Amino acid sequence: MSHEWGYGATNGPDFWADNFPIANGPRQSPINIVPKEAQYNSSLKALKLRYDPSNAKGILNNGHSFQVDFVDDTDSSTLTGGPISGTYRLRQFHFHWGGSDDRGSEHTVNGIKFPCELHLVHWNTKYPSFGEAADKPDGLAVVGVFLKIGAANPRLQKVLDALDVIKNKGKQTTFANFDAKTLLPGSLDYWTYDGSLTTPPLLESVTWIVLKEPVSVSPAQMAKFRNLLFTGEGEAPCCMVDNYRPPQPLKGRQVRASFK
Ligand SMILES: O[B-]1(O)OCc2ccc(NC(=S)NCc3ccccc3)cc21
Ligand SMILES: [Zn+2]
Repeated sequence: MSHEWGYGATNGPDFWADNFPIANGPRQSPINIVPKEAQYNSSLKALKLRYDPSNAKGILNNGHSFQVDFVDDTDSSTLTGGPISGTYRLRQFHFHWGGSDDRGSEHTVNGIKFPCELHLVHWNTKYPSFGEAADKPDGLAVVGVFLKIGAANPRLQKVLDALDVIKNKGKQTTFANFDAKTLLPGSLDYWTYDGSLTTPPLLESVTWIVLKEPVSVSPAQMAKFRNLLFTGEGEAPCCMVDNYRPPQPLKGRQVRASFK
């Protein structure tokens, strides 16, 4: 690939294997989830998410999405239980979305795309850091939450209101005192499977935990996501939309369900 990976016609998901051959690996993400083919597993524990709002640090346009970063030098914002063993620390959350309300999520359910998908990224504290954990088979655990068009979601507002000052790639600003738990739906029922990062370097290090219940987002709120730019200041502006990888082959993997 002659240029940095992205989601465009010349550097999008179909080209990623050129520089990241793991793109065709055995445990790539996202996937299409077929609830009827997911195996209910009664030994799957309930998810336990304990987030300290004071760990929120900043919000950054990284040129592929925007992310809210957290201080992760103590066990104050953690994921435990669920399909994982041990303690995983919250590192960041980010979103993927479409250019219109008919697409945007990475995971799909019975082939259905949602307009947006939230990823809460955690790393296994058996490793010394995120960077060390990121390429280990049990290194990361990502909670995926679907956003569905409906009433405006007041829990998103603080995040959306920050987007105006990080419109361009590379822009960041402080983002303090935010409780990521407020972004979660009422039910923590989930599907889980072994997968990967959905962006290069596509490392096969993610235990995916995709929540069954979506949260709402209004069309006007979706328009705010679409005001962001992939491009830096001074470059020809390109709207940050359709920053999602399509579902990848299951290659024999089992999807488990925490609920009947
Ligand atoms: O697939 B995802 O979009 O959702 C889950 C998820 C987690 C992390 C990323 N990427 C990151 S943190 N890259 C930087 C990096 C990657 C690897 C080593 C150091 C640094 C993307 C995604
Ligand atoms: Zn993601």
